[in-house]
Amino acid sequence: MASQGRTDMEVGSDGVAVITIVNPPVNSLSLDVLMSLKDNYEQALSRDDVKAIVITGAKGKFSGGFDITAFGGVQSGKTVQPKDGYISIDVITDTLEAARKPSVAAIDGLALGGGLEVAMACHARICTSTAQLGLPELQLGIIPGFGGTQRLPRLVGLTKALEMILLSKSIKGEEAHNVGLVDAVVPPDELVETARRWALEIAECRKPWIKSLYKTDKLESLGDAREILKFARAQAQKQAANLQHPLVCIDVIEEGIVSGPRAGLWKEAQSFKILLASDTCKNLVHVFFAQRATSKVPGVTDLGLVPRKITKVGILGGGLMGSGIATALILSNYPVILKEVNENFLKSGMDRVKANLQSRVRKGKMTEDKFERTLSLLTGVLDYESFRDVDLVIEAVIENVSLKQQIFADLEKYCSPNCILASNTSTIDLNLIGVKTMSQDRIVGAHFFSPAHVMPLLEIVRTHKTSPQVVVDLLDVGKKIRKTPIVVGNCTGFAVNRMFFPYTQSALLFVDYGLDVYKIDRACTKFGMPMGPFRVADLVGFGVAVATGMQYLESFPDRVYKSILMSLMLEDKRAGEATRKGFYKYDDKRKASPDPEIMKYIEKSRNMAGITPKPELLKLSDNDIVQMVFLPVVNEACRVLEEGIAVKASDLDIASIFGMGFPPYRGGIMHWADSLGAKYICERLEAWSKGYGDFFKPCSYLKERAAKGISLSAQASQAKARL
Ligand SMILES: C[C@H](O)CC(=O)SCCNC(=O)CCNC(=O)[C@H](O)C(C)(C)COP(=O)(O)OP(=O)(O)OC[C@H]1O[C@@H](n2cnc3c(N)ncnc32)[C@H](O)[C@@H]1OP(=O)(O)O
Repeated sequence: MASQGRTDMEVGSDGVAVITIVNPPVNSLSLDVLMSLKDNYEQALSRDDVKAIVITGAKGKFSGGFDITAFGGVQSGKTVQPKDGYISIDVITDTLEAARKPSVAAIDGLALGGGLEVAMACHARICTSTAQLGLPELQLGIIPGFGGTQRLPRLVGLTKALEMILLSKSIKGEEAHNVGLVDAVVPPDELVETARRWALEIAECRKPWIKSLYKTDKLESLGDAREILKFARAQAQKQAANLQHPLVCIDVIEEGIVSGPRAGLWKEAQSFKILLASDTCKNLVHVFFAQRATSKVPGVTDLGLVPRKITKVGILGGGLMGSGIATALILSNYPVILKEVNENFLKSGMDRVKANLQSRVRKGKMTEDKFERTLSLLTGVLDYESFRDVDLVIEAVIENVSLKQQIFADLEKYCSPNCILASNTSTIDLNLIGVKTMSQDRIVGAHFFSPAHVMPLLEIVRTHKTSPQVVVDLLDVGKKIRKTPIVVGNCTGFAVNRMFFPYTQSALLFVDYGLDVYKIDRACTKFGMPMGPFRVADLVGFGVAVATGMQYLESFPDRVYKSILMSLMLEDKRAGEATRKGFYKYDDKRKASPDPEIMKYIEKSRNMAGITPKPELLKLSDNDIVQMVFLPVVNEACRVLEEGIAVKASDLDIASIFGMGFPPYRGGIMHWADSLGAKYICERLEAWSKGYGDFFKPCSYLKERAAKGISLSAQASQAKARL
């Protein structure tokens, strides 16, 4: 449902009309808001008692930009749209910017997308130091459409504007002032007053009356501009070769520089309209809402529970995962107690956290001072004494059931009865972990992805005994440490690893049948994956991959393809990137290159499996290969939904994007699958299962939806949550 919203106008005795954008929660610019803004403006222009105008947003937020909830209506043609360029040219340029009375934007909180574009059409901008200003439209598959491609380069210069637009990077008040985007930074309680005075001073010609669209002093010379744009095009293609809209954006900016800003505005309006209807935009908007929906869990977050305050966190194990989790927590100001079993391990763990932070200092993301303050939040211990007042414990020791059972029994003795007891296990049944305790209601999975301080996903695993309060508490911690949480049920591999497993499995199967390792990886990266399945296996290491395979074989024996290829390589101490040799060989700089030697292992694997390569596989297109690798992933995702492990399909879209690196512009695994259709997927899997075995057999969820013509993402009313 598109929001409505309005603007309110109040005219003060000083002759300043203050127009306030009101459209909670982020004062987005719906068509209603924009029309109301235009009406208020026209009133202010015609009233004799108004000398100048201030635009601001209600409740400390200027505006989060064009109303994204309205995109769907526009795309489906259900919402009638104004004529091309109406908002950008008629309203924002010819009504606001060209007005005969000056306007000043008073910006607190957000000024994003269309919000910043309205502000840039004002004749000056005042903001607070915490204001967040940016043009993040590219993240939604569109370009700025209210003049941002023209005004931002003219206010801050081409290089800075390209950085902000192409990387969707917003900036805070001080930086905005330094680069020339705003004219002054003031405390929040002086914001509107300063803007009023400023607007009057412009009216009285005591301050310059600047129309951003016609500024030229910040623009580089045409020659320099062309070089900068050429570089930007190359970068954009390197980052995401499948995406068109960044290149369109650069073309639009260039048009303004070469043919003048008005021509730029026209090209912007036309391109905006085309991009808004694109699949990329639809997919990225889907991802935007899917990401926000992950923290809405029926039966948990709709109970009115308030998250309890977590003041101190205990972490068990300072290995790669434990130290990464500790880093993530202290970075968000949580005091952390890190426990290890001996001085040596403890020192290594503490050093790892230190190194994680130091790397941020080296990259200029953290000052030395902040480094010291952050590190001071970490305390290393060897016993449980200081666990008595922690509110949350995250266990991150090796995957050993009896060790974990002992740890949880100990925790129950030492920690307060309200303390949340979380495990970072990636596979072990949580019920098993808590079997020696009476605390099953506060036992939960907090499954981070490595490196935990970098990867954005947090899988929150609840058993049927975990209390909703504990899930709400963990969702809150997840938000505070800036992770995207998905709440899932308890099973081997949970949601993300269960979906990830068939990715490598099908690739291994097709290699046994004759497909080339590197061809598979190339097809996957061309599709948009950061790495193909074999490069990922090298990164994870064959030891872990083979051990995980065993667990899956135990849990899902009916559908595991028993490849021995990695075990054969392991026998020769060829274990992936860590040993410099896996499916690829690695040089001193860890650069991967194909290694013809792997053929001997592949041939051995085929012989041992008694498989004769199928020549028809050699003729497959990249698209066929991608489907062969991903349709088994879709099949498993359907099982995960059918079993109630995931609550909704869009959660799996987010899990695939943040956990597996599935390209967001394809909307996530289930959204992409629906673009192919359940019937098509089912038929392909059926055909492969005849040729290559049960691994491909479509599950009942998929078969049923294919038969009934229901999309895979549609909410399953019959799905019984197994939680
Ligand atoms: C023509 C123009 O050039 C085109 C545009 O302007 S396109 C829009 C450009 N703007 C954006 O891309 C901003 C998108 N929004 C965001 O990045 C973030 O929501 C934010 C930084 C504004 C706020 O983040 P945060 O405080 O974490 O809150 P978040 O949960 O994301 O959002 C709060 C609510 O506002 C909604 N919302 C945020 N921005 C919105 C927007 N532009 N339109 C409609 N709803 C929006 C969210 O969907 C969410 O709704 P919910 O509570 O029902 O789930």
